[in-house]
Amino acid sequence: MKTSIATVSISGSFREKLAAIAQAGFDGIEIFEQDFLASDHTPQEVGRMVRDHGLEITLFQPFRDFEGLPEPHRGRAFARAERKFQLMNELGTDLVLVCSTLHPQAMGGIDRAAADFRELGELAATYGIRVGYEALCWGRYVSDHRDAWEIVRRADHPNVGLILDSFHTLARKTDPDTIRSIPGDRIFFVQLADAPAIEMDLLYWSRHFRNMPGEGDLDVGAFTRAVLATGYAGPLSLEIFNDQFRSGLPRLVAQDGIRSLIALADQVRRDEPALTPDLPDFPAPAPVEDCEFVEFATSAEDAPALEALLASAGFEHAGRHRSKQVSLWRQNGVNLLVNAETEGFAHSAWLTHGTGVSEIALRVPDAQDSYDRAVALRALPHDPAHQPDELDIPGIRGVGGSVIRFVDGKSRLSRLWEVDFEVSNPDPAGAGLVRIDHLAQTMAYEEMLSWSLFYTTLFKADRTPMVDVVDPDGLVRSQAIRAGALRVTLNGAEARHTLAGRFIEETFGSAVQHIAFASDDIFATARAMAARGFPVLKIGANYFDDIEARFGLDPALMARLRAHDIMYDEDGAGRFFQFYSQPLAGGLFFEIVQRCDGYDGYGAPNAPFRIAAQKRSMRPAGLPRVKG
Ligand SMILES: O=C(O)c1ccc(O)c(O)c1
Ligand SMILES: [Mg+2]
Repeated sequence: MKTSIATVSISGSFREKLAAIAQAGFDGIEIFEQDFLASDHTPQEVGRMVRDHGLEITLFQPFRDFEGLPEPHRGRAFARAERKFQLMNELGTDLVLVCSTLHPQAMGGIDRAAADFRELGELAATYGIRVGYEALCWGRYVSDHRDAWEIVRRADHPNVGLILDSFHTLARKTDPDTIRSIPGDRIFFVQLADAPAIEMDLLYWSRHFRNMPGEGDLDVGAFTRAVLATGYAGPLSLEIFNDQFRSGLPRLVAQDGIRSLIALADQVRRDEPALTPDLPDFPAPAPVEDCEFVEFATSAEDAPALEALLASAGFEHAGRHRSKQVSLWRQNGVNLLVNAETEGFAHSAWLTHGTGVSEIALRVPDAQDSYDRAVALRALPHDPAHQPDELDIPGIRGVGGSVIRFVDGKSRLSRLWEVDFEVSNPDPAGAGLVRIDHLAQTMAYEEMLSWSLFYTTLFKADRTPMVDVVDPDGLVRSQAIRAGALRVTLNGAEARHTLAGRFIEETFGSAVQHIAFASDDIFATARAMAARGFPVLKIGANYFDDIEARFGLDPALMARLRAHDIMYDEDGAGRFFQFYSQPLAGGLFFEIVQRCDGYDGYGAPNAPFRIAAQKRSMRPAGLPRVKG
């Protein structure tokens, strides 16, 4: 599989773009003419820079407003094309993209356009150039790949072929299977882009909101299967016009690009086994079976505050790591580790971010398989030294440099608690917390697509539509991802003063901001935790008056909700209960939830009131609120 990416997809100077694209491992680049014009290198220098990075120029684009013109415009278009063919010879590339015309003087007619392309093919041949025709989905006469193909077919010239772009086909809801009948050798180039499902003007949508395959809502998989079914064996090239990517970190965007292409090709071969994109074999995505443990990095000074919170939530000290300063806190099936080592990864994590979640261990069907898939998708391995008699638990880097470990029930890793730990109190009674319901990871808004792509490509996972959460000081966007038993919410802060934004500043980066534990009887759990001194977050009276009216809840239930500061929600399926702790000094907090009858959300309607309550609880009493 030859991979390519358009220079428009990435921010930075031409040199920075090239470095990022080469480092991510692409084979080639599409040079967007604007990027060339903006650089002050000669065409020969640009060609040499590209080749010095081990890349090839797969395409030069776009050439606009060519076909269907009356004279004198027609003659000028040919003269303009000839200049570009000469430039392409100097750059060292042989394929140009001509996009369907928007010229005010252009005339329609398939045969007129075909005749223009046949003549252009003749001219191109004298320069050793091939011309590819792409239907822009907002084109004046040609906006559908089927019409572009008919023009190419009638032009009937070996130097004229078709260029397909998933955005233009899928944005107009054209059935991608119509591509299957096009001969693969007449398709000169294929561009891929996804986009979120938002109703808007096609041109505006295309130029600002495209994203990597798998990051949006278009069926880029079905499109790619149809393309490969034709026998097309040329580059799969990302052409992503996206405002955020234009200002993002070049390396991150390039890396997400390669991850999305690898995941896409993998999905294609699994969905249609007759198709064999040239891609090394690696394991299929698997669901997560359970969260085996969550580890907090802390220090000897900070550990008591964290352990006091754990104890108040019903966790009991249950054992110790055999060689490290790591204690196990447990109730029912939930394992939390408190790491107070003074060197190594956890210590660095604590130094950088303060007390917080540094590792998450996920139980999967096969730990080695999950690790191999993650690495094939360019996740960073995490492989610190370990004692010879300790387990070597495969790990990768996740959000904010934290670590995700993989364990399973079939290998030696299933004996984690015997081999690496001395468990003295194996089954503490606890306060009724029975599993981790979800982990909430907070990050800058610009990172959300990256991490969503990370989870949805590594695991067998679904995501729910993004929701807006109103913080008194700005908006926070929230995206839930579910991979089997693992639920993660990604919260993207758009503004610094939001609770999420402040958390990122205080912890110096993205991290788990809260852990939600599940109870099967939240009122009993709330009582048990209150008896242990759990610092519950107080919710305002106005909130309870509102839900009483909104849901028509009976007075007895309302009294219990009010007594324990438990918030309430319903969806089409069931009912949901949730309460919170006050935040620790660094901003980390706990949530306790109970899902009834298949409620599938996270209580998003309650989030603004919970956030307001948290902000009140963090403000010293009696002082006016000062921003900044
Ligand atoms: O937005 C555009 O004009 C434009 C240009 C070239 C392309 O390949 C494309 O898909 C869109
Ligand atoms: Mg395109």
